[in-house]
Amino acid sequence: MNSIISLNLLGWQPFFQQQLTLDEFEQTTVARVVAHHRSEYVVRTEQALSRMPITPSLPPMALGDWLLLDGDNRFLRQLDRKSLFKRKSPGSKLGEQFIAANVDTLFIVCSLNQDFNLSRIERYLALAHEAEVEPVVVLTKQDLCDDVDEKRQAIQSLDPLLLVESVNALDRTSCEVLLSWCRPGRTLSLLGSSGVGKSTLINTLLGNEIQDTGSIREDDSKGRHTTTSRSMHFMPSGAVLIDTPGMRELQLTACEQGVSLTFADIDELAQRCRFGDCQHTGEPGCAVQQAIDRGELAPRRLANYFKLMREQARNSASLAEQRAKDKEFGKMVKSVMSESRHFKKGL
Ligand SMILES: Nc1nc2c(ncn2[C@@H]2O[C@H](COP(=O)(O)OP(=O)(O)OP(=O)(O)O)[C@@H](O)[C@H]2O)c(=O)[nH]1
Ligand SMILES: [Zn+2]
Repeated sequence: MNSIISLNLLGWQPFFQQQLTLDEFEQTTVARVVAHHRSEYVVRTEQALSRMPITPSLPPMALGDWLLLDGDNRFLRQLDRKSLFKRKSPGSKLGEQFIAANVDTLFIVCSLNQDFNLSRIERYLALAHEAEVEPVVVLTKQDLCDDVDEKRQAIQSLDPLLLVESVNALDRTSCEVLLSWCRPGRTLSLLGSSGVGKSTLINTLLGNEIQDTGSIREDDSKGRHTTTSRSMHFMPSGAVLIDTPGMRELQLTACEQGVSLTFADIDELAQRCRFGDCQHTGEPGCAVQQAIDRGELAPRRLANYFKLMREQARNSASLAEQRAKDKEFGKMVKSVMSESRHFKKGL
């Protein structure tokens, strides 16, 4: 069963519209990837949902990507992305995996009780900055916390421009402070550790009008409906919400820029260190250490900066190694194939 939905409610924005030529505007159909399975994408146009088997001719796409289809619903091209979350492939493989594209706002969910942890929020901020997504820190369980203002203040001290809201995720009225990020045309996602209230918040934001844009329902031979995925939802306020296990478990991968942007204050101080290659670990004339001595920079923050930088460097090194290995392997296959061709010719 397919219902009609406007492109705006699918998350379409001028950023994508302006990538279309006049011909494309008249002759092609715009579609969004609303589910990504092992062997197929599910794409949604204004009119219908359809399956798109993954073939080598398709570029690697992510949930949330926009593409153009021809009159027969065949893939023509993918539009440039506004943002992209990726991660290291799980298991032994060290490649990258795309998680979600074209997210506008990331709700970094953190509860105001046991889970409250500034370093974890910094880690999530680095991910948001790397993906080029606007972060909003959403503090849940305010009803269980006596010092909401102090905790908010502590987060605000990370960055005076950071957007911070506190809610009781179980209470719809209290969650209304989040609605300004949930307007039509916007795409949201959530990140946060287990138990902080992500599912609760999603249920409250979706209200009773839960609709899955990612599910593809079909009548089987007996007239029953089957549903294959639930990763993208329409919110009653008009926004699109992406919620996948991959997003929830996102980790740092090669995100030097994201970490730098998150710790812009430290990067700025580092410009004033006496030595250009200062490691901020006790060198003379270190502006970073001086800021710590003056009480202007928390030692915890510097320690977390070092930790996240090391972690992302380790991950990006292994990605680079993997790419080099892939290249080597490609060369080896080529040379084996050409040897075998020579061999056949010689016979
Ligand atoms: N009092 C109160 N309880 C909350 C709030 N938000 C969530 N909870 C409760 O906290 C528990 C965990 O919430 P979930 O929504 O399941 O947490 P989650 O982040 O989705 O957890 P995972 O699914 O493990 O990632 C549930 O019992 C919720 O009812 C809140 O703002 N106030
Ligand atoms: Zn220094």
